[in-house]
Amino acid sequence: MVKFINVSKRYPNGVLALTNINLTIEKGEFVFLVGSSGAGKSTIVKLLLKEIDPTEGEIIVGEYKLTQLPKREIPYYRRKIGIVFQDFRLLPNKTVYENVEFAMQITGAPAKIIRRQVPYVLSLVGLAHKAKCYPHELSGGEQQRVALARAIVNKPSLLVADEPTGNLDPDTSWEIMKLLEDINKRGTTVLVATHAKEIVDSMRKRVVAIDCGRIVKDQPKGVYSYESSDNQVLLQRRV
Ligand SMILES: Nc1ncnc2c1ncn2[C@@H]1O[C@H](COP(=O)(O)OP(=O)(O)OP(=O)(O)O)[C@@H](O)[C@H]1O
Repeated sequence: MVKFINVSKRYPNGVLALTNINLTIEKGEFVFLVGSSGAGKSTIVKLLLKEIDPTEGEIIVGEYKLTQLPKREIPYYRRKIGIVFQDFRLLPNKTVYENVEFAMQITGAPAKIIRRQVPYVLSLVGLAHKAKCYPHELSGGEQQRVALARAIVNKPSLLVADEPTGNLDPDTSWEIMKLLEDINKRGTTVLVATHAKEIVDSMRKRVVAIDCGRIVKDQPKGVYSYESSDNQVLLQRRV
């Protein structure tokens, strides 16, 4: 599903954000990407969205070789993956229903399918009753649930979430992570970049840890912290 092969990224200002990343995520997996601030998580997400290109190496997502993807095909590629950000990024002048509907309309989906699919995904995230509300009338957790509904409405095979609980309190964070788990159980591959240590520790999913742009741990049913060669190091130490 996702393959990073010997990927390095140096930003134009000279910062080496990633060094020789090799990572394979199989179809249907749920993966937490953890690491302290500046470790390189968002750089991995931006590479996946093809917002930036690697300096070296190759990235493959499904049938797409991102490094060889022509510019004109990028919008079509992005519509095939679901994405959720820390700051929700909803359209403020559209209702909950319209935010989700719009994501389908831009793919050219038929109106009949849209009328069926939008209420369905809103009910999946528990927000059918808020369909007519505007984003400013919702709590942060509700706004993130709308963002999740929008991310999955086109049935992406990959969902990428960059700090999806960064603006939420612990209980709401749990709700969002459980929804991501539900979405994964329905067959979507899920990659979550996060600092939410307690949730990562108790969900026991695959954990890929990066530190200073390198993968330092890749553990099935893992936890947030990792063992360095000499002692126990907690990744959140520099957060
Ligand atoms: N556009 C940019 N130009 C130059 N350097 C950048 C740019 N974006 C990120 N960096 C640098 O690349 C490194 C990795 O940053 P990245 O944003 O990927 O970290 P992160 O793990 O997502 O951090 P956080 O948890 O704080 O979001 C850092 O040293 C950062 O300063």
